[in-house]
Amino acid sequence: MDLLSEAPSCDPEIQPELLKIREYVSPAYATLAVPVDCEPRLAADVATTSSYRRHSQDHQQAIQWFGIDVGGTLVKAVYYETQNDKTDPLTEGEGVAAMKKFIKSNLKYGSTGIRDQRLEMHGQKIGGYTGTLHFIKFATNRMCGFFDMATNNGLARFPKVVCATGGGAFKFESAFQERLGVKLAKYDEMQSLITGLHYLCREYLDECYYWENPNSDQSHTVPFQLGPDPYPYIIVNIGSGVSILRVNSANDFTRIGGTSVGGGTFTGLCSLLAGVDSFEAAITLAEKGDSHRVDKLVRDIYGGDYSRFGLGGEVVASSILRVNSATDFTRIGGTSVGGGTFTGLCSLLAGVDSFEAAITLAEKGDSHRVDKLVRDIYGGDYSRFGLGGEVVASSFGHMANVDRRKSARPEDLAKATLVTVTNNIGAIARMCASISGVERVVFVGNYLCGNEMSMQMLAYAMEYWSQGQIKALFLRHEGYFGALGCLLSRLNSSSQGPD
Ligand SMILES: Nc1ncnc2c1ncn2[C@@H]1O[C@H](COP(=O)(O)OP(=O)(O)OP(=O)(O)O)[C@@H](O)[C@H]1O
Ligand SMILES: CC(C)(CO)[C@@H](O)C(=O)NCCC(=O)O
Repeated sequence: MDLLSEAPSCDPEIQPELLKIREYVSPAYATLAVPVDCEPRLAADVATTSSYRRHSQDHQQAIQWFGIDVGGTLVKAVYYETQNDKTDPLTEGEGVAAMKKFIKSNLKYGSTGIRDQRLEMHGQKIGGYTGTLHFIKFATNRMCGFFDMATNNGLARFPKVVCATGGGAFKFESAFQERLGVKLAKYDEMQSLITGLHYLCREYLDECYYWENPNSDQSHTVPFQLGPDPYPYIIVNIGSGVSILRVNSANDFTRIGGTSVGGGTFTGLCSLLAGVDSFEAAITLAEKGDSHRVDKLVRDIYGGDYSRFGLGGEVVASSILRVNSATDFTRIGGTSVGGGTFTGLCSLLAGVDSFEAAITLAEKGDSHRVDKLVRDIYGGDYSRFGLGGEVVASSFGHMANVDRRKSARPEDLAKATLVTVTNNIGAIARMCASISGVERVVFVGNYLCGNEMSMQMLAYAMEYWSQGQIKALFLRHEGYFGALGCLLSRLNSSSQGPD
């Protein structure tokens, strides 16, 4: 039976169906990460010492065999199959047996679930146990199917507490409780990511690698040992959206940036533009494609390279300059997702044929029908890193879903395209500003012409992400500075001839 695909999507407002579960207590496994709801600062309901203790106990009781990361697109589950089953009274009972049998007798679960057998790790010693780590994933929009499957297979009788991370640990918390009688011991997703990464890099010799001769016929991977002291380093976590972390030590890290143009954007846009219905289909199709037929390259604009800034064959859409004086400036960054991307995508998606028409259409649209917000993943804010529920987590992230796709109107697509492009520029501008230690960011270019939506978004984003430190500035002559500048140079120069 196609259990995980029975329900197309699952919101936490599910029929309460509290199941009787076996009383169950297990030693703490999760000493590796700090449970988020044990931090009084982070959760309103752990304000008192007694409730803090209650939550700590929940974590003590958390099942040692499961870690689940309920992301915006995919649920990732790690199952630790211990070898000590016979001597450990905690692992006995029909719930455990049913769970083990179900997991191990399948490589596929429903239409989206798989067990990644190639990643299995044997002989892992964790918390006094030895066992095998199994890796499983399925689509987050099959959560309803998962609850049904757990119920139908007797898994709901076990366990009492499960370790969980990702936005879905918050969003689906009450559904876990009501459907399965399972309490979630919640852990911060970034801390869990770092903890898991360090464990795997230590335990699995081939975990970390790099590409030698990328983009050539001789390309191949080479193992790389991160070593015991890799700090500081940066993690770019490309999920539905993208988070960028600076890791100073195992427990000291900051989220230095992120962008809503991520994996969800890729699948969402491909679904809309090329009619595919999965990430794999999108990748397979992309492998056969030639993006030069779609993207505008530097050479399409320059007829060759823009050598002064080392720009070869990429698309130029926007540049970010650090201006030290009228004649001293460096190009510190840029992105190919710019004004041209907005018009190009709107033409493809919404059938408009000009920038103005795209803006007019976008003004009437509602991008929330298209983009996946933080609250769509978390059910609210992700407060630890100041990500409010209204922040876009994954541009076009809803568009991988067929029903959402059908209900998105052209104006919504236009608005979402505008938000995507603007968010991406804002995220990169902010990072460039903080890297180079400047507080004033001047936005220019005709993408902003008559485009108050983008200007306001940029202004808000700069202020929001920098806690008021970075100021977004705009100019009335939006796109005319270059033309005026070269004229002035000519008029002011002694020689009147062009270079
Ligand atoms: N089988 C798959 N089904 C759907 N998406 C996939 C699949 N395999 C890879 N992807 C890609 O991976 C992305 C999800 O990655 P990941 O599981 O790391 O993120 P997430 O945890 O769901 O999202 P977030 O961290 O933003 O909440 C998808 O948006 C898609 O681009
Ligand atoms: C919201 C999360 C953290 C959920 O994992 C992720 O999707 C993300 O980092 N999105 C990008 C948000 C931004 O920085 O614009």
